[in-house]
Amino acid sequence: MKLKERIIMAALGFSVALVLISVVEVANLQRLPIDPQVTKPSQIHGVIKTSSQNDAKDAPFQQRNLQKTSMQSGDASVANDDKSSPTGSLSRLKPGPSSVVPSTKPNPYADDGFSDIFEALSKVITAQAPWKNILNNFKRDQHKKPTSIADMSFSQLLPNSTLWEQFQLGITNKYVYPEDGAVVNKLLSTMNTLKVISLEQKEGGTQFKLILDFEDGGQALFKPMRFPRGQETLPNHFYFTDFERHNAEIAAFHLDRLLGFRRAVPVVGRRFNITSEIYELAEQDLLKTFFISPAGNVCFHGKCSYYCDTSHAICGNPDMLEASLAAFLPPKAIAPRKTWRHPWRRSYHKRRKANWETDDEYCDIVREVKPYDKGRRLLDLMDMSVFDFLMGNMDRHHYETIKLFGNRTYPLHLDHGRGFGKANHDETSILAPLYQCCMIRSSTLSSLYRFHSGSVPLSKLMEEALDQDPLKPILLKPHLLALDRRVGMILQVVRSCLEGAEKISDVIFSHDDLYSSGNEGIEDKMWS
Ligand SMILES: Nc1ncnc2c1ncn2[C@@H]1O[C@H](COP(=O)(O)OP(=O)(O)OP(=O)(O)O)[C@@H](O)[C@H]1O
Ligand SMILES: [Mn+2]
Repeated sequence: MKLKERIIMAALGFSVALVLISVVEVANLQRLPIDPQVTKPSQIHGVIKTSSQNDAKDAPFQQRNLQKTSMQSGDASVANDDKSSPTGSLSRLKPGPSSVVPSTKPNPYADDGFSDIFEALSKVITAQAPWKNILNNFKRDQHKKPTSIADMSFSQLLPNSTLWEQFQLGITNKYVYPEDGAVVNKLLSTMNTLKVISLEQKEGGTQFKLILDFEDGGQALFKPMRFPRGQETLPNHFYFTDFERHNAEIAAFHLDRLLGFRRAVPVVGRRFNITSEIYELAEQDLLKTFFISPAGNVCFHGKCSYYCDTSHAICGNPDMLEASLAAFLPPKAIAPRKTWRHPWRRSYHKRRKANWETDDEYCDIVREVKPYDKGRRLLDLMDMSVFDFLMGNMDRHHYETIKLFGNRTYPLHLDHGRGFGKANHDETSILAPLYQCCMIRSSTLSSLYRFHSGSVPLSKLMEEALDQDPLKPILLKPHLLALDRRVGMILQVVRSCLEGAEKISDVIFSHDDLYSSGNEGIEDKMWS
């Protein structure tokens, strides 16, 4: 080939290559998410940039696109994108273009009436009623009026007792607060409005928390907002590295109440002025961590073992910050607590699995150990598994009980900051206690059946309950709808248990004392 021809061929080849590159670029551009609902902003503090879970392979293209949005302008707080608006902190919570909660997964059990569950429930309740009466008479002491902390300690409830004393001394061996809710409702509004007079960072734990002292002597556990509501758990984050969400703490309290458990402490949302309500009261260690971000927002990071540094700061808008406030349990001097290792604890290691994940017969081991051998505790763990599955909480490593009430009392439902992280993912392994033991209280099953087949679905009941919170909306629609879908999934698990069981009464218990493994349980130091 002559030199001239060679040059022409080379030029032609180069043009073809150019055309090909352009075609690929255009194709890639078309793959960019145009639906704002599936567009994911970068990780809140810019450490890890993520794409929508479904579009992981498109990550570099999405990032390039997202870098041009206002969310990427170097703000320390992604949430502070509408400072000019007087309702900024509210409007930024609405699902907008920055929302990362994608469209909702359909409910596969929407048309299933679960009439078999209804029949099984009716049979059990009818058949077990006489037993229930006999047991009640036999164990009269246990079934009389619940025993409260006031009954057990030397602290008396008086007509002039404060609201906090009424709440704390009114905690019983059956529930944290009574059904009528008068004290709890007052407590919620008090925590939202009372002046905070001092604060300190809570020692221990992985993430930043404050203990607040109110002017009336009450105390609350403060967890700050870290995300806008639409921000989901990062796909590459484990349950143990996930940030905590203040709205999950609020939502969990209401969910526990709607399930009829009343084992969670009252939690309410509140908007704080960081400058006048936190900075002004901060002691030296905390004070040192305050700064103004490049966007002009007031930030701080405190000290803790995860995410307490400048790049993971908690920032205001410009100094307004949302937080969840949990009413304090009685001081340990009055009501010491016992910490239990959860038998279905996860491994908290990125490669290791827990025993229950590889052993389908794991429940048999648990049943041999006190206090899971008989009575309420194993049934309580079934309730907890239902509760955690509904909100997607995988972070149940330990639980606590109030020592005054002995070992045959309920586990407190504490620490739900890692719930409500993924609206369209149902983490069925959270139901392992339920599908491995195949037992559930009739009262819990009745609630679930009512949520599914009654006139008002759980999503609606939750929405109404959460509308009472000053930081509403607490949960976005996909998280509410996920509750209905998950209720159906739990009912399906119970159905499978019933199909595999000899007797309905091996699965559904109308009375805690009807459960006994048949063995005298052994003490196991590992689990207590
Ligand atoms: N309402 C409360 N009143 C008193 N103490 C509480 C309350 N809620 C939680 N605590 C105590 O504070 C500890 C830490 O709280 P929590 O578990 O919510 O925070 P955390 O940062 O998630 O901790 P961890 O990382 O250890 O799980 C709990 O183990 C509990 O003993
Ligand atoms: Mn925790």
